[in-house]
Amino acid sequence: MKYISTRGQVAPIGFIDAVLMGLADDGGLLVPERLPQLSQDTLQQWQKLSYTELALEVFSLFMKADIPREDLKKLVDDSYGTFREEDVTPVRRIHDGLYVLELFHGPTFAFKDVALQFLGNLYSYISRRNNSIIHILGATSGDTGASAIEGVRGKEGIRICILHPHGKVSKVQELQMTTVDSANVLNLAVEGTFDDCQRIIKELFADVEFKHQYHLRAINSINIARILAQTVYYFYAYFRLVDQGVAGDKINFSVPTGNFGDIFAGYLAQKMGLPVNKLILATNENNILARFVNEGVYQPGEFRGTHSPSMDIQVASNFERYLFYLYGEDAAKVAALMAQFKADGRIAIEGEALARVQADFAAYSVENEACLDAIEGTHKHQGYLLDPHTACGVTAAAHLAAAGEVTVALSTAHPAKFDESIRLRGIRQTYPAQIEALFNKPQFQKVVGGSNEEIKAELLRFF
Ligand SMILES: N[C@@H](CCOP(=O)(O)O)C(=O)O
Repeated sequence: MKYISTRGQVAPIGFIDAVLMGLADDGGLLVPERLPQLSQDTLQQWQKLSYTELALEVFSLFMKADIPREDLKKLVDDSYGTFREEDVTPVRRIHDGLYVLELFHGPTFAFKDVALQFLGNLYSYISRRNNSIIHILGATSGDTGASAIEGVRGKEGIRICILHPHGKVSKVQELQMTTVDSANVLNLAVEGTFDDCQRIIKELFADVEFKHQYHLRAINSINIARILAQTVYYFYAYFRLVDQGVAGDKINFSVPTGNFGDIFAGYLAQKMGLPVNKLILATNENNILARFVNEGVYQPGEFRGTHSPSMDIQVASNFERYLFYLYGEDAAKVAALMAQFKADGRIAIEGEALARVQADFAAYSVENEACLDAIEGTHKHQGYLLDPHTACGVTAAAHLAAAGEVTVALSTAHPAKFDESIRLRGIRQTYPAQIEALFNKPQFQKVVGGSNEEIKAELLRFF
């Protein structure tokens, strides 16, 4: 399998090179040259696999040319061996028609661990195999940072620098990142929003000379490995509902969405042959993506701090990957649209293209109070505590799933990570011991203004 850029100016490359390239050198994003098409027989064979067996099969489709199967198996086993549940991502019934896919049983209690445990181990593997230096640069609105750091802390040959928006992540998210006392970890708290952090790292990655000279690598979902790893749990959830005899012909997925990576993984799974009915895109009040799906206009609005800070994002990285498929893999069209976005700050589509978007996704944006209502209501009536991001997905599903449809809402984080919001509705929860322990540890972070030059200088000191 080769990987190509959404902007068409990178010669096809193998999987390991794609992982190392991160952001494509032409400024686009890497995608598989062609998507595997799964037969009914394959889906039937996969039905009985454990999570790790399934991950190995899915990963093999995309990586087998670059990683021998026994090495890939070890990477997969090591990565998911750190999860607290044998099922890795169990599915729980909330009520008839609504299930949650719990993606938070990894080391940092967020769905990011599913891909980042793997990517951390993969970077280690590449570093050993190629004897290469890995300098990771990432941006986070809260969950990716902790998960990426956990994936590589203390690993030889690897250093990681994470930018987060100062004061705009939850307390637990901040502690998870900044209490890591490891010489290979640097936390920079940027005076700005997540969008500022993401813009800075993308501009640094786009400086190809700087990127190559300092071996900069990506852990955000601009890295195609992240997306591929996240396709697995869509298949796994579907198979579990088939086991329970509730899947019918097709199921819906409702996905809390910020950077568009998680829902894009579901979109790829569907394109590969997973029987998906609706892909429900749930945003919080930072609703650029919901406005795009419903009105055809992609234009950042005013930043809102919400109860679901990981989704406090205006410019969504993976949107470009979707445009690539929306326009029939026409890289010139994508490059023109992204140039237009850079120049005008907006993309507007209509007619047939908008109809295709609306066939691919249903979208709903959830107000702050509605998010808390969902947490309170689900806790009271079903005895299940949702985190605020998952609550957005559950709320969107309540609005967009039709009677009789079965929906899996992706549960992206453990509620303990967002206790300050949950307490607003008088709900008291007990923290898992790993989270409780964070409150007694010293923090290591540097607050920075956020100019590219300042960040560059920090990186040069650190790397
Ligand atoms: N919601 C994310 C933002 C970064 O997204 P990514 O999927 O591209 O890593 C976070 O929690 O950091």
